[in-house]
Amino acid sequence: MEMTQKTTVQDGTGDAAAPRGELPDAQAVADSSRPELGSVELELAGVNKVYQARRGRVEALRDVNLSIRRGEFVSLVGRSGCGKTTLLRILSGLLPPSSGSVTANGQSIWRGASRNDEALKQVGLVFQEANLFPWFTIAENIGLPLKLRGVDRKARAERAEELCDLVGLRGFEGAYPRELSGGMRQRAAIARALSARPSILLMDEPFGALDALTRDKMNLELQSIHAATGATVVFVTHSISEAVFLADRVVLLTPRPGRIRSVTSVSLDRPRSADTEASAEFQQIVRGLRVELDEES
Ligand SMILES: Nc1ncnc2c1ncn2[C@@H]1O[C@H](COP(=O)(O)OP(=O)(O)OP(=O)(O)O)[C@@H](O)[C@H]1O
Repeated sequence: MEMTQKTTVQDGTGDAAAPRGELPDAQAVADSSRPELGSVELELAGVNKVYQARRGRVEALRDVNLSIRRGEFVSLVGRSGCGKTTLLRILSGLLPPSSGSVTANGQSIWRGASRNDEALKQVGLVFQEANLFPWFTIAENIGLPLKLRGVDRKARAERAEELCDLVGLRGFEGAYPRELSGGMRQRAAIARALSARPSILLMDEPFGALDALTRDKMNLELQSIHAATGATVVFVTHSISEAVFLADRVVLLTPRPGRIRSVTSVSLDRPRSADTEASAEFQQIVRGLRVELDEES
């Protein structure tokens, strides 16, 4: 059985995805635990980023090209400072690229240095810190994006309840962030990111501040959330094993300037479990990526 399909990128234009049919309905996705991938949802073409810092010009990204399909889970890994966060910030409308195009469902996220808020309605964000408002309850925090869109209180409360169920926070709707553990706060942050039903979820080291056991649990839960929502996920992490465990493809960036060095398809069966991590196939993929990372240092 072929476990991985690797594209090593010589010229920065690699993309290992192949069409795998249309996105099924949400129930079918939840039942299969293995979303079928749809048409291209996110596309980066010739993306460059240069920071004009006080100490001079910093070339963070060079000629990044990547197509991500609807429902796909893509992990982004690479050495510290290789540009992972920069890439995620460009995708999330927080930072304009210096050149190149970024589209979500065919709509440009950036028009020059101007952000296209319409295109970004499809995008939810989760960072390493949960950044919940301490004076709002968990349900109010989760409903905040809906409040900003003018959704009424009752509908917000219903959606918050639904999402608390999804992320394992049932019964904590009325709690305040200080009453929750770090893992629970991160679940609330994921629920908040999902509240307006974005089709794309961008996650920057969401479990980086959690202890190892909680992190493993959150990875299992994120896998279920991904299956249940059918969302397209881009997930930045320092952990190769976390990246492989979650992903359909792992994108490895070179050290600065960040270019795509390789794209590794991970076709391990889903749902994945602790047994998956113990398997020879899993360990072989992780080892291969570690070797590549070492070659980069
Ligand atoms: N605002 C900025 N001004 C100047 N340089 C920056 C700025 N932000 C990031 N950089 C530089 O760009 C490069 C990429 O940074 P980035 O934070 O994207 O890397 P990263 O891969 O996410 O790093 P880490 O894994 O340590 O979080 C780094 O060399 C960093 O110093």
